[in-house]
Amino acid sequence: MTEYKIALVGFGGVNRGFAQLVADRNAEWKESLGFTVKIVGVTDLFLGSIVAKDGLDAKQLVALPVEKGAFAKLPGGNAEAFNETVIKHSGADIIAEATFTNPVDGEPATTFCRWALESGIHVVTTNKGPIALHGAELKALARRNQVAFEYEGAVMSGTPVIRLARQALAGANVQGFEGILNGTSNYVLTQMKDGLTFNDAVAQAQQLGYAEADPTADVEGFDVRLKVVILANELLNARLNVSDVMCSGISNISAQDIAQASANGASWKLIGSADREADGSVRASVEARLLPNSHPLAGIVGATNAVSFNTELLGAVTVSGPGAGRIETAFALLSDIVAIHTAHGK
Ligand SMILES: NC(=O)c1ccc[n+]([C@@H]2O[C@H](COP(=O)([O-])OP(=O)(O)OC[C@H]3O[C@@H](n4cnc5c(N)ncnc54)[C@H](O)[C@@H]3O)[C@@H](O)[C@H]2O)c1
Ligand SMILES: N[C@@H](CCO)C(=O)O
Repeated sequence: MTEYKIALVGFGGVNRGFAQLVADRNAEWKESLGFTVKIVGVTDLFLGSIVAKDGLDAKQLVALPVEKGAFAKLPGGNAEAFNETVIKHSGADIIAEATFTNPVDGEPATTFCRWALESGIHVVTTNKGPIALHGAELKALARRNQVAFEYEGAVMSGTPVIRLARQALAGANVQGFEGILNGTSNYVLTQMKDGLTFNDAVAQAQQLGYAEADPTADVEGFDVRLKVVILANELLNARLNVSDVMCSGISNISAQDIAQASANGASWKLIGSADREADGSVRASVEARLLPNSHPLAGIVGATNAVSFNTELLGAVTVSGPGAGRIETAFALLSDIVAIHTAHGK
């Protein structure tokens, strides 16, 4: 029986959700997936860090209060976040990286991924920054070190999109896609339709664990722009940089705009899209669009996301499911570990 030793980098909503899954489901995974998971280290800028090569009690980790330096309360814990030590020296086979997404330079998460990959440690991450901004470099680093770099949760949380399109649609010739790729902004638009103010809807999305550390990234389209770059580079073999993608958000859509759209049988949605042009180049954008209610994406509400792939052989293939959420995104980390087990497991 394989036991994966995992170190968690960042212990906010997603990695705490993952610890919750470990606490609740390790025994089930032994039967259904053929492996178990042992958490050997955790590090978080706010909470501190802890390493235990024999394994930490996942239930105890989940119950840790969200207080500055809280890891110092546990035997062997420290109020300081020794990120490099936890990544390189906790004995982990896999690093689960879930610190905040930095849409400008992908740091410090990209450095965390580099440290792990260079040390021959697999990386699973839900962080969009390293992939959108440094994906080619990190994938090459992983190949050179014969380890995996998996990031299913970076687009549409736990809903399988990247691996599904890469593997199950291989040969169908994806020519483009359009989608609702941000849970927070879709939640906000939905709540505003039901009468909530923009600010109250954003606050709710934060409370529910959907929003980025800085929710400006959600409502101004920056988060979707990263996801569009990831999908376009992954599935259309594009070499897009973030600056290649025209980007606007939903903050200028008023309650009146939403009510008027509703009265006209239409809905505002934040749409990320990319298309292959006749000359082979890829053009991508992020913008709020007014969709008639007959459009397949118009009925996608709340934090649900959906993406429609335009394929040469099948026409449109649409996937919808959770686009954000702590446990939903923690599931993406599990799906990455399953992929590692399939490719590298004994
Ligand atoms: N929450 C979701 O629904 C969701 C969905 C998909 C992807 N993501 C991505 O997953 C990642 C984690 O999301 P989350 O909701 O858990 O965020 P979060 O803000 O709840 O947690 C991030 C944690 O990282 C820690 N951190 C920040 N800088 C650090 C550093 N330098 N070193 C160590 N720790 C550091 C913070 O203290 C915080 O506890 C983000 O990149 C986010 O974009 C989140
Ligand atoms: N803040 C993001 C998390 C998922 O990437 C969203 O709301 O979609």
